[in-house]
Amino acid sequence: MAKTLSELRIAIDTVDRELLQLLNRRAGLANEVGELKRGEGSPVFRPEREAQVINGLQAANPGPLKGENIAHIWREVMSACRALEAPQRVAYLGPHGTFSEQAALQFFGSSIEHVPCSSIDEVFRATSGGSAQFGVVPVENNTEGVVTRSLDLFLNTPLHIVGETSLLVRHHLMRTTNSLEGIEVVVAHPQALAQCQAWLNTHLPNAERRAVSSNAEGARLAAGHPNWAGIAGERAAAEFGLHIAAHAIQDDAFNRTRFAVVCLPQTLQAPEASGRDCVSLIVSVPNKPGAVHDILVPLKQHGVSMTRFESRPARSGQWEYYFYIDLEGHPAQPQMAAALQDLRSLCAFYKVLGTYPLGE
Ligand SMILES: C=C(O[C@@H]1C=C(C(=O)O)C=C[C@H]1O)C(=O)O
Repeated sequence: MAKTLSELRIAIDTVDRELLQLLNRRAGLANEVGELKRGEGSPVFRPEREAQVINGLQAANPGPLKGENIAHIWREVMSACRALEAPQRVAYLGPHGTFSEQAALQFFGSSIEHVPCSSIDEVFRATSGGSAQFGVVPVENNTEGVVTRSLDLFLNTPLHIVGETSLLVRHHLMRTTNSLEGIEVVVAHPQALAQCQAWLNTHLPNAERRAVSSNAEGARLAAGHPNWAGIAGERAAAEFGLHIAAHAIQDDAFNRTRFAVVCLPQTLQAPEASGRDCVSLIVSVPNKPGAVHDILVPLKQHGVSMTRFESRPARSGQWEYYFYIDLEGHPAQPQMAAALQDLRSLCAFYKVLGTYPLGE
């Protein structure tokens, strides 16, 4: 006979008590790991290990929970366990409510110390100066392209990339009321204004578009001006007590932004291989015919796939460029090591930005 509601709830309570015991047993083990690490002075956060834990559990998952549920649940479990070893301070483009904050929480889980910063430059400064152990910066949006400021800062920073994560970015128009009447100014980060330009052209063609340092800052300003509207994520509306006057106004329904997680090499060395890894490089080539073609040859020869190729002006006044290249694999693999060695010999400038597990 089918169980009654109260019988099912009693069964759930029993399982929850078992989970509680098991989770605390896990936390106790993480605490012991923390003591070992303190003894040998090794880093608390090990992204490759966390990636392996999640990949392993997803592969072993019999359901009915979905793989993405498993990732979310264990991200939080590991975040809480990691915080018992030592809480990690994470810098991102603030204030509270930004997509950068959401990306930081998605990557590290919620058991972190928040270091909200007023600009991308400030995130790099806070992380390289030590007031944060890690920084989270946007690098690329699938509709607007690269976040040029982040790429330019990567060039001279002592920080390296140790992880990545990407977010589905839904922009909402928010203000003190829920109507579109009487909006004179739309305030948001230039990337958000660009990602919503078709919607704005159609629905608010006469409103002035004003760029500010973050979408959350735009939402904060909109809360103080009844004729202004901000464009930001749901968290910002809740944070500043605003109504959503129009939902998901981004021009591309699958608008995604990719974020890089950075730190000083002394905080965390390049993560070991997780099985699904990426190497990010910045290179420049001598200004001669065929030089860009030449750097692709070792990749083909050693069977390494390139997942990204961007260029940025070198600002030398010579029409020279830096190339930002992502390769799939890990330098511990012989074919990757050989490809990198050959590539390096062809470059006028060569910097490994980071080796890290591929993100969500
Ligand atoms: C427990 C460890 O420390 C941290 C916490 C982890 C976890 O909770 O599984 C995994 C990796 C580390 O970021 C470990 O290194 O194994």
